[in-house]
Parts: sequence; structure tokens; C-alpha cells
Amino acid sequence: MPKVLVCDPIDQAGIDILSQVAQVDVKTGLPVEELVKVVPEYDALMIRSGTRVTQEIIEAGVQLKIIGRAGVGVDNVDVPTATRRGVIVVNSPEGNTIAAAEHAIALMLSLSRHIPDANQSVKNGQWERKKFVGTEVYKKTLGIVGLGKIGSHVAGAAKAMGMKLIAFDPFISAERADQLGCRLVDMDILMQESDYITLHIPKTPETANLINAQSLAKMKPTARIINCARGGIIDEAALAEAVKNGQIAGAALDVYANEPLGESPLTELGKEVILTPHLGASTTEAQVNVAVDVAEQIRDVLLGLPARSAVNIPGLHPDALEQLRPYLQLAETLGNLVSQLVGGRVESLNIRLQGELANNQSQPIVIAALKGLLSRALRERVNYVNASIEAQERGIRVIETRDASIRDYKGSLLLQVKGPSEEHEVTGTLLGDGEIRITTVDGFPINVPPNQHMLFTRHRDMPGIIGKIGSLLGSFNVNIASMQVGRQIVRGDAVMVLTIDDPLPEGILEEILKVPGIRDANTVML
Ligand SMILES: NC(=O)C1=CN([C@@H]2O[C@H](COP(=O)(O)OP(=O)(O)OC[C@H]3O[C@@H](n4cnc5c(N)ncnc54)[C@H](O)[C@@H]3O)[C@@H](O)[C@H]2O)C=CC1
Ligand SMILES: O=C(O)C(=O)COP(=O)(O)O
Repeated sequence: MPKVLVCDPIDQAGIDILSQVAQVDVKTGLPVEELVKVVPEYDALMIRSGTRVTQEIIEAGVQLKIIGRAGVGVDNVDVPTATRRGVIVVNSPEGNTIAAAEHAIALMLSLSRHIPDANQSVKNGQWERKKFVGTEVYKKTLGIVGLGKIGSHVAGAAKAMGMKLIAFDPFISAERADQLGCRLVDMDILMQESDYITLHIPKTPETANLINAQSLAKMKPTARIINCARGGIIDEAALAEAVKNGQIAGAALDVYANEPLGESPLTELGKEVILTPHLGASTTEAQVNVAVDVAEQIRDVLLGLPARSAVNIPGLHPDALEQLRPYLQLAETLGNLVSQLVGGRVESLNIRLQGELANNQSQPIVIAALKGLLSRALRERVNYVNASIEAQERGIRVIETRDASIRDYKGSLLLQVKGPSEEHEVTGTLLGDGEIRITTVDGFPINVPPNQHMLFTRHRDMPGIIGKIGSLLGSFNVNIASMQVGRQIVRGDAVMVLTIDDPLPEGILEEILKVPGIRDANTVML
């Protein structure tokens, strides 16, 4: 049974799902050295923001197949190392969107009405109405940095409160911003015009220290900034300084460069600064959402199925993935088959999506074909995560074409593979029930389901050959399950495809090649 290590607190609903297929150990708060020691026995890790999955941990995780982040940000995972090692990294892109957006709004209103300090004052037995006079957000300008899922939800809520919206997001179209009632501006304008600024961008090398002493100096003295995205996007020392000097009116932070926060100039400031301990995703609803979402993906991957939100495999909407899943299997099977026909090194793959398949997103299908193609050489080391990198590093040229006009089947896939000395092509399709059929080999029409043990021959179409092969296999005690011959012209060349119950015994291939009229013979294991 596979083993999953849960390193941060996650909802029981996720643990229940994982337990269907794996032994689940919950060990939260392990120091790195301890994690490096225990990780070799685990097939999967499930984490939140509390665990940093470093290169050292991933490299020690010799069995690791998947790292599941029960949340959005994967900046605490060394994704490039995971990718190189073929470890899938998944997250839950939408599970905590609402929770994080509502927390940002809560912080904005808390800042404008001094709610945390007012609450504390009443609890201390005081009644200080004058001290806590606030300001309204109505008709004030909210500057949203990052108009993705969380930023968009914040925009909707802020709009409903009558705020004016401006946004900075270089990857969002003006039409999308328009739909959300936002005016796209550059970062300088956003800093200058906003009464409130809220950050909803990932932490990347470009966004680190995006808000620094220089940019803070552009803000209005009445303006406030909220960071519910990631620590390290704001220079905390510069922010503390700006608040202290009255250069800006206040700030609310949920995330910090180092967590837990510990000693910081921010904790010494008064009611102008509100600090929460990374609570953006901490709602009952969000925790169930992300735990279930990520646990289901870990379960699927451990069962050999694709993950729907892998951050290091080409993204595909779950519905599209569901529809494409049988074709991924087809592509992988054909890749595996044709690589065995070619025999050794592969120089190029020409992949053609035909019929209705031509209208589909090709990238996952190409990756599946490459995975199949490399599986003989790399075995379980190759997967959907690293197949493209492995192919690239081996210098395999990939050419993709589409032909919607080919209507021999509803949708079919053609793979042409060139090696240094041999070149082969196969086509396959799916039947109504999703069963795979190999429909051509080197241009010869056949109709064969893939089988664990197969024999492919190329021969001259002449009487007696089929009988001879049959007797030869019989003399080696090989049981034939099915046999098919495909030809283009009578007494020209033909292919023969046999499915057999057991692997071919040693030496038999040499005997087959001696049969007059046989030009080529290959065993294939699928
Ligand atoms: N405090 C908390 O507990 C939580 C924090 N988060 C953080 O919130 C961030 C945003 O999450 P989502 O909205 O779901 O992500 P998203 O991917 O939907 O949106 C991010 C947006 O940022 C934009 N962006 C990227 N680089 C940018 C740059 N240099 N300048 C301006 N815009 C840029 C992107 O175009 C995208 O529209 C996450 O990366 C995560 O770090 C997410 C959930 C909970
Ligand atoms: O989802 C995110 O990116 C978050 O920051 C939430 O972090 P958490 O899972 O609450 O440790």
C-alpha cells in the first residue's frame, strides 16, 4: 500500500480520501532534518504553507510521486527540482479563493474602522468612541494588484460597497478588467491614486519586494495597504518605517517574509497596523475544499490516473481532462508501441491529430505520446511531468500536425517515429466504449486491440507464410490469441499482427526472420 505523509494540519475529509488508497501518517511541524530522514519511505506529501519542501527533501524522496499543496501558493515547494525528478506538484487553485478574498475585505474594513483596537479597548473596560472614529470605503479608490481569482472576487465585493476600482495586472486584458468594473493602470498610478491597495499576486522573483521604500513614498498619506498574498512582496522594514513616519495611514498584513513572524518592527506599531497569522485560507469551508481537492488528486495519481491541477504539467480544465483521458491512454500506448518497432534511439516524433481529435488541445496528447515513447528506456522514471524535458534533453524533435478532414474514424492519432536506421508509423483510435484499436501499422490497415505480448511482422503477401509462422510458434509452445494480416495490394507487402498469451521465448525471433518472405519481425510488450 502506498504511503502518504501529511506535514501540515489538513481537514479530516482529505485524510479520509487518502486513506481509501494509502497508509496516511500525519506528522506536522517536522524539522527539515527529520523530514529528510523519513521522506524516503513516502509516495506522496501533503502540505500547506507551513512546510518548505526543499531540493534536499525532494531528492531524498526516492519514492515520491506527488506533492499536494492544500491551497494555492506553491512558492514553498522547489517546483523545478520536483519537475526534473518527475514528481507531480498539485494545488487547489480555487478551493480558498473566497476565503482569501473575504479576509482581504475584512482587513480593509478593520483598518478603516479600527475594529481590533476598538474591541480590545471595550474588553479592557473602556468606552473610547472618539478615539476610534473611522473613514468610509464608499467612493474611495481601491487599487488591486493582481486581478486573478482572488483579486476578481475582491473587485466584486468592493464594487458592491461603492468603491472605485483600479488594477495593475500585466497579464489581464482590458476587456476582462472592464467586465470587473476596473480601470487597468500602471503600478505608479496605482500607488499614487489608491486610498486602499490590496495585493493578490503570487510571490515570484519579479514580485519580491515589489512594494519597497520607493513605491511606498508614492502613496497618499491617507492611504493604506493590505497584503493577503505572500510575505516578501512588501519590504516589511520599509513598510514599518512608512507607517511610523506618517508617510502612509496604515497597513494590514496576513503574510510575512518569515513565518511565524516573531520579532518585527511591525508588532511595535499601534492601531494603524493590523496583523493576522496567515489566516486567509482558514475558513471551515476553504479547508474542506482544499483538503478534498488535493487529496482526490493524490489518490488519483497513486492509482495511476492524471491529476487535474498539476502546476508542473500543462494545465487542463478537469472537464477537458476527463474528455481527453482515453486519448491520453491511446497516445501513450501508440508511443510505447512505435518505440519498440523502431528499436533503439528515437530522433523525431511526428504526431498528427486526426478527425475530431484535431479540434482538441494537443499539448497533453503530445506529452502522453512522449511518455509512451520514452517508457522503454526510462521505465517509471518518465511521467507526464518530465516527459517533455526528457525528450528535449535526448534531442527528440517533435512535430505536431492536425488534419480534421481525415474521417476514417471519428478521431484518430498517427505517430511517425524516426530512429537512426528505422522509421515506423502507427495509427490508433478509440471505439465507442473507449477501447483502444491499433488501426494502421506502417500504412497497412489492421484493427487490433493492444495486448501485453504482441508480434509484428512485415512480409511478402504469398501463400504459406501465415501457416509457417503459426507452426513455428506452436513448436515453441506459444499460444496465439489472435492474428491479423493487413495489406494494400494483393501479393505485395503485408503486415501480420499476432497477440500471444506469453512472452516470446528466446531465439524464436531469429527463426521467424529465417522464414522465406519475412522481411522484419518485432516483439512488442504493452
Ligand atoms: N493569505 C492566504 O492564506 C492566501 C494567499 N494566497 C495568495 O494569493 C495569491 C493569488 O491567488 P489567486 O488569485 O488564486 O491566483 P491567480 O493566479 O488566480 O491570480 C494571480 C494574478 O496575479 C497576476 N500577476 C502575476 N504576476 C504579476 C505581477 N508581477 N504584477 C501584477 N500582477 C501579476 C496574474 O496575472 C494573475 O492574474 C496566491 O499566489 C497566493 O500566494 C492564496 C490563498 C490564500
Ligand atoms: O493557499 C495559499 O496560498 C495560502 O497561503 C494558504 O496557506 P495555508 O494553507 O493556510 O497555510
